[in-house]
Amino acid sequence: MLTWEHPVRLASNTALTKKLALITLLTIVLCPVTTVLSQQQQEEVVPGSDADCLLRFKDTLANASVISSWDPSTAPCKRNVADWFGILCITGNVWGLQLEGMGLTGKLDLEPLAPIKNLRTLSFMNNHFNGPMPSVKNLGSLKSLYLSNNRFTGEIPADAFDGMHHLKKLILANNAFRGKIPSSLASLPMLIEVRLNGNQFQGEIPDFKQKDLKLASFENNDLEGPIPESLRNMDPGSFAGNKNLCGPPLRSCSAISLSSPDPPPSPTEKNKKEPFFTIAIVLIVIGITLMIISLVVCILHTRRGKRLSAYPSAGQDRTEKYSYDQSEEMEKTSETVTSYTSKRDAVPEQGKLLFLRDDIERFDLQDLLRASAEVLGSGSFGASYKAGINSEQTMVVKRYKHMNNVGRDEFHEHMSRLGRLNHPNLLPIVAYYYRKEEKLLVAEFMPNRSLASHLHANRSVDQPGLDWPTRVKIIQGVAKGLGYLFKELPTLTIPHGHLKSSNVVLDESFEPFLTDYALRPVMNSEQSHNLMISYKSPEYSIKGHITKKTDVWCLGVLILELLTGRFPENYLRQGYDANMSLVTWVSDMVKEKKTGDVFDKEMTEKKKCKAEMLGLLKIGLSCCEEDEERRMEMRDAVEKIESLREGQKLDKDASASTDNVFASRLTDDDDFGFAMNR
Ligand SMILES: Nc1ncnc2c1ncn2[C@@H]1O[C@H](COP(=O)(O)OP(=O)(O)OP(=O)(O)O)[C@@H](O)[C@H]1O
Repeated sequence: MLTWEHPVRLASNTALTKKLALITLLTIVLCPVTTVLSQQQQEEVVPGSDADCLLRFKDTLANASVISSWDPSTAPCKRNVADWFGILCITGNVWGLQLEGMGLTGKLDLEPLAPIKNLRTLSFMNNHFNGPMPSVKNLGSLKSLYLSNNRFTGEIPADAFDGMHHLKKLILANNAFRGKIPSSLASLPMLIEVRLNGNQFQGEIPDFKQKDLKLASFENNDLEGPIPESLRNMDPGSFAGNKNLCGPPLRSCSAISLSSPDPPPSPTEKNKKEPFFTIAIVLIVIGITLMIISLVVCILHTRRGKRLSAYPSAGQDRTEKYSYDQSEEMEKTSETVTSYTSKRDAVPEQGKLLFLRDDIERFDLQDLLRASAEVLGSGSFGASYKAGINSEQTMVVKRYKHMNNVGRDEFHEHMSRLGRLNHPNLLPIVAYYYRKEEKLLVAEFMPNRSLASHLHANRSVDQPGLDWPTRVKIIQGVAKGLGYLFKELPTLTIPHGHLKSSNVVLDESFEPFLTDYALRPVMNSEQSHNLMISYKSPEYSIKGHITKKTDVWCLGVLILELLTGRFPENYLRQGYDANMSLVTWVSDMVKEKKTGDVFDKEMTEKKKCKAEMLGLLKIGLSCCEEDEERRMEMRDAVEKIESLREGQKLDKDASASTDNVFASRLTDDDDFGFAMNR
């Protein structure tokens, strides 16, 4: 038997040697043919087209082979769907590139992309690019640029961002840039977020003039001098790790010059000054300690009396969570908890529970460990536990496997991004815990558990199934939550990514909340391919890609599940099997004019709602078009689902509807007869 330990025997195996020789020969013979072919194909690309620009950009990459799907014989975008990996498309045009965490190396040259006129966003985060900051001045329509977590070095010219009138977000964090912060940045008219943390920028921070600048991170650089007045309202954490920065919100500049080591004192002067400094420092330390102790005592006292409001109910505004509260900042110094809200996103210490919300009473890891716990279930990504912290706080802690590939900073950054989301139908992540090998996400426990439990499991024989009005309310909430995710996270390839009925949880009044959303960027890609529901879609099984329309597919399946009460068997297997698909069963039933048999027998209060039920069934099937081109857009689906409220109006004209949006698996509208057999 051949083993790796016996290379000599391997070489002497004549049959194998012949095979290897044959392969080598075939490679030598075929290579020129494929090269000629690809040259011919390349010649078909229209010079100056988006495809041409992208291919020229690809040629500049040191390890271009990692983007093998950029095939000159196909177009990068088919309408809104990208055929090339990492390309973001809108109305058939390229509007962004998202090549993150792909091990790309060498220098980054963005010049070839300059002619792409709709280019709005570029993300090359988490690669190994090195060399200087690429020139971006010619990308005038760019709105966001993400270059964080690479190995860029050197100074950035002062005028590097001149003329970038549309740039809103610039993320250069965690590279090795040095020299002055380019002054052109400070006058970009639209800038709302700039992250320069984790570099070696020197000198003073320029005076950022933008009124709308919401987030600026300068921590962990070599910056010095006074913080410009325009940035004084920022969180102190944004300036941490720069020894010589001073002025509000940090200590005053006079304090710095007091403790400044130069000019070096003469030995006699030094002897005179030493006792004075020692006493002064001791007094300052005692003063600060007393202040901290009294503030902490004060905070704990007020908090104990304060009744917890876990999080606002549907519709209630949650924006106050971002207001900066000094007492919270003091609490941060306690060993037990750390805040990590949008205004406080210096990378926190490891091993603590990090809170993303300020409107929740704090607890720590020990509280979670001590709490009475119940296993809620063990999903594909790990187990979830219900933990009763006290009589008013019941949390769900999900312990995630398969999240070990992203770096610490990247994980924190993504969590803070999720912490900024705020919608009545998204279950907020309250806190999280990061260790390299372990991630915990904490959310509030929802008393009515999941939609899946109501449709498939949780019911005793005499308990009625969910009635129709409740099902409508649930799907409308789900649609609104998805619409919000699509709006807020446009750069994610797939904003939810794991939509299924166990990831829709219900509060006391059956208001739905989406969970496990937008986690794809921090999941290990290998496991997400195997476990996330989006990867069980036809486009992934057939073409090997997922897009925003994949979330639409998942919404469609969820709608059919809600209407039929049937569990989508396909979820239990890898990939997509049309024969096992709930979608195929429903569309076959409709075509056979047995539509009435499709609806869940356990559904109550459905008699007067024929039109709404049919309307939703149509939307569901339109979301489940195998062909993404014909599949409904998310915004259309959301709009149509919201309009289900006008149920009785729809009732009249449902069967007469010939709306094009429903170009679906149904051959014609007559197939859609509603023959209620019961
Ligand atoms: N905040 C919550 N409130 C109430 N029940 C919850 C909450 N979060 C999760 N659950 C329920 O706990 C169970 C286990 O959830 P978990 O997220 O671990 O697995 P899953 O959703 O079944 O699968 P996956 O890991 O693929 O997401 C599910 O039935 C889920 O609906």
